[in-house]
Amino acid sequence: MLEVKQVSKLYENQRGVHSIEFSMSRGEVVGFLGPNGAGKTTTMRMITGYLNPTHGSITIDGFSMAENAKKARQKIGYLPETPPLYPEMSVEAYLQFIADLRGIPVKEQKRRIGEVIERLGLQGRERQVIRGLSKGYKQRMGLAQAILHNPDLLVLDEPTSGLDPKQIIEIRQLIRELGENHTVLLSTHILPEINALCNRVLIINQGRIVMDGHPDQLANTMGETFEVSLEVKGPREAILAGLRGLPQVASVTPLADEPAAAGAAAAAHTAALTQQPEPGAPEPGVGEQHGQAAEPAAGPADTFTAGGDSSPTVKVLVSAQDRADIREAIFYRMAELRYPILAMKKESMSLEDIFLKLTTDEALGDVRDVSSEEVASASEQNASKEVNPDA
Ligand SMILES: Nc1ncnc2c1ncn2[C@@H]1O[C@H](COP(=O)(O)OP(=O)(O)OP(=O)(O)O)[C@@H](O)[C@H]1O
Repeated sequence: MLEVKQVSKLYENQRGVHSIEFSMSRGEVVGFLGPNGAGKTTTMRMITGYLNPTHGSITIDGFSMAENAKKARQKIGYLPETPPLYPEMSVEAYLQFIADLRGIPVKEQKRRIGEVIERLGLQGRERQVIRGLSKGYKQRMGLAQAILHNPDLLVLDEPTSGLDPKQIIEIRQLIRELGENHTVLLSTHILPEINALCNRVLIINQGRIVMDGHPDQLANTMGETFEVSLEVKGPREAILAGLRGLPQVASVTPLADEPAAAGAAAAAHTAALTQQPEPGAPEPGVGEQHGQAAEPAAGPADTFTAGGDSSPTVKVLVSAQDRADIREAIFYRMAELRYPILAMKKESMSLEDIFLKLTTDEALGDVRDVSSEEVASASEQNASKEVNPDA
């Protein structure tokens, strides 16, 4: 659907974006994420034909933006950060104007405008002047002009910026619905927006794409270890020893202190665990009826009854070697020892963590400096940089 190949934009003395390359398939909803000044708007303006790249090529559904701009632009709906509205026009008159501008055949215009008004919840406001609309409704108008000609690809630049929480929810819902039959590229600063709407995320920093993938995959790829947080009912030291004894466990770190009373029982139980069972003594858990509380084999371990209400709970963070998934092994070991697991959660890097890791200056160094040759080349190219796509 969209091919961005080796695209750079040099402004007079600095890079807007540098050799970015990515493609989007039909039906994808891609979040475009980056800190201020990273190059999101520059990229979106080039994709939509409002700005010429200094180098590289952009193709929309097989049509080159450089060579066949009219056809390429027909495939795109663009919502810039500030929607291009005429405040003195009514909702209907403005959409009529956009329909003419987009070359929608006259006999189809009424039907299409009606469909879009309904889709964006603008019914009853057809004759209202745009100036009098709330910010959320103005944003709906921005989306309406972007989808009126039924484009395949929607490019939305920070579509929820400046909206109140209720309006954000409404606009997100609209984008979610539009994503069902459009390909969408959406820039945002708001990380939860990516999780809420997107099946892929592109992270841009200092003009370069630094990450591309599914939000969950990113968390797995970026995480240096596989970690599980656990809450287990039972004696602290015994649980720690049980976990540490598992193959592939690199470390076990207690997360919170247990009540002091647990200490004695834990110490006693640890001692029991490290003792060999008496010859002929039953294996822990063997021969017990399902559902019964465990009866530890003998000796000091009697001081603890697993699953009893008086048992302490232990919270730990378990890290695995080689990012191995150790959840099943933990489950079976705790079951074997008859310490109930009250909670187990795989800890992964949040999108916030990934974003910070990828966009701090230390992560990348400054790549905005431009050589004098590049500046000369940029000045030449920039002579024709701003494009009026409607001309
Ligand atoms: N017309 C311009 N002339 C010179 N430099 C520009 C121009 N437009 C953008 N830049 C520079 O290009 C870089 C990328 O800007 P861009 O607006 O694309 O970033 P952004 O990711 O959209 O930022 P924000 O999230 O703040 O909107 C910035 O360093 C910016 O200062």
